[in-house]
Amino acid sequence: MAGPVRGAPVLAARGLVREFRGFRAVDGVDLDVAEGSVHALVGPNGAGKTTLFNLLTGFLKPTAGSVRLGPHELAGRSPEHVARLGLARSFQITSLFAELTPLQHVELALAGRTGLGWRFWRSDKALRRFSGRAAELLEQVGLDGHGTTPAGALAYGRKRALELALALALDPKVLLLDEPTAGMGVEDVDRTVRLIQRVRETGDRALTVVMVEHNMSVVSSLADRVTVLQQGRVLVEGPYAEIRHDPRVVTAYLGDSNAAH
Ligand SMILES: Nc1ncnc2c1ncn2[C@@H]1O[C@H](COP(=O)(O)OP(=O)(O)OP(=O)(O)O)[C@@H](O)[C@H]1O
Repeated sequence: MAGPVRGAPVLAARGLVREFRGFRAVDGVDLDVAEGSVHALVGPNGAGKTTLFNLLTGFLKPTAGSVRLGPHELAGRSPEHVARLGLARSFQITSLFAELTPLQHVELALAGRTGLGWRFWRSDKALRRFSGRAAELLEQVGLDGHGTTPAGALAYGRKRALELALALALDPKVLLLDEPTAGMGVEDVDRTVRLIQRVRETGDRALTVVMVEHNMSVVSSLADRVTVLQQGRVLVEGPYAEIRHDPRVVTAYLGDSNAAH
């Protein structure tokens, strides 16, 4: 295998298959994500990145194969169950409430983790118990100073930062980012790269990150390892510096406009 692997795999897929009416969007994928690493999933349009991502997070059930997070089998479990076991995703759905502030959002996310249900925490007083940790998380994503602005009034990049804080509130072992810089201008892209770097390094242990990302400069800045998919299969896997010049990768991307980003 090319390049150093930083730690034991924390997330491992074996023989993952997902068919849509007989068409194999993911076709026998093995994936090892080392603990504490940033692992990027890349590939031309239609390669199966989103489908694989959805299989890892429980949003899709595999036709065959397994996904393990430490000792836990994830395949077939609901997204909520997968999140509780320590795998959280962010950036996929804008699920913010326009009238609620970032502080309230994060307090609710922290309260939701207690398993006591949302109703229990409906009063402001009950939620205040989480305000210290919520403020810390907002600081971690660079939203200190915006804690009491209604989320609807936040700029796009800040909304994404808030979504990241909501995922971090779950205290995940592995954070999955679905195209974290999609739709962003250069400045927001740079800010998001710095944010992900910072978020990774701030906890008491290095967070493991898996991301689908089209922007190759983002991949080169962040990823320790890269898995290149093509037609539902792993084409190449290794550090960015190695895979970028691999002739199979260059051929796979020829004609794909995303490669130019
Ligand atoms: N729900 C579905 N029903 C039928 N076919 C699907 C479905 N979801 C994905 N596919 C097909 O599976 C293949 C892989 O799609 P997927 O979205 O996973 O690729 P991708 O690598 O994420 O592409 P992109 O970079 O364009 O987002 C494509 O051919 C797509 O048309």
